[in-house]
Amino acid sequence: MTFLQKLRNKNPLVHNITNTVVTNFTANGLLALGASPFMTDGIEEVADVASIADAVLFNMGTLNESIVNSILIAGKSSNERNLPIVFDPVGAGATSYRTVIAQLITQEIKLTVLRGNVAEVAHVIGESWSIKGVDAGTGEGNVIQLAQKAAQMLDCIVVITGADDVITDGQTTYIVSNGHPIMTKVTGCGCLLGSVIAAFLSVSEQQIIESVTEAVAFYSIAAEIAAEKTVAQGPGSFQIEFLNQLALVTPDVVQQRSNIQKIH
Ligand SMILES: Nc1ncnc2c1ncn2[C@@H]1O[C@H](COP(=O)(O)OP(=O)(O)O)[C@@H](O)[C@H]1O
Ligand SMILES: Cc1ncsc1CCOP(=O)(O)O
Repeated sequence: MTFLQKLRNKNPLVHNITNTVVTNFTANGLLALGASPFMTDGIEEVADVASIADAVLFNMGTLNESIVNSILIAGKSSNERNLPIVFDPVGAGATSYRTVIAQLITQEIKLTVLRGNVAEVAHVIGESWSIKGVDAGTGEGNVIQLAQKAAQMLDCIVVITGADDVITDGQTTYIVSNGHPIMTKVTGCGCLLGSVIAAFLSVSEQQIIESVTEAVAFYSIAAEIAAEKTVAQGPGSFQIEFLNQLALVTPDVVQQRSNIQKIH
């Protein structure tokens, strides 16, 4: 059975502390996929949510002191319960506050996966890369080496997204070359991926990098098909069709369309 089948059988509860831009899109994306979203950041309850969640997503897209405290409290509680945790350091490097907080979170919480664009991941580990708000700018470095270095430093899986997605534990590395450029025209396509990865991790059964790679391939293939079905329309139609495809794409379609390269 694929991780996608296991996920849809389980209907995992994914706790999301995410940003105000993408909360609705993320909840709808998780529902379409076959997971159960729980979007809450209240400092009064986030520690308790860990006792009912199957996986966790922390995203610092709209950052303030209250969100930081909620992430730290939920992270501690989730670590105590050995829940899989995905962290998305949105905009790390755009301001010094974001960089400092992203680094604090990676120090205080044991992550399963760090997911970001190349600039965000670079700034989390103290490297430089041009960044424009929440988007990566053009850079010169080797993205695969950067991902491997980050995975070794943080002792977690690192996913760097872009035209090609790099997934690595610091030793084994996969490159997923599915997806479509129109994904950059819909806000939240990176953020939702973090939550989708969290849902897949809830059924990973120790095959962590394999489940993350399948999550990334599945997600990019759903986007590819949505782009084909809405060709010559625009980002609005694509966004709706992408949600449809997150529900409709089957394990067979993932197997047929996956463009995955494994490197050591
Ligand atoms: N040029 C591209 N071609 C295909 N897929 C892309 C392209 N750029 C981004 N994506 C996809 O869009 C999603 C979000 O990635 P990205 O834009 O890097 O994240 P963020 O929104 O955090 O900056 C990922 O699934 C990634 O694979
Ligand atoms: C536009 C924006 N501003 C703060 S968070 C956010 C959402 C970013 O989402 P994504 O990086 O997934 O497109």
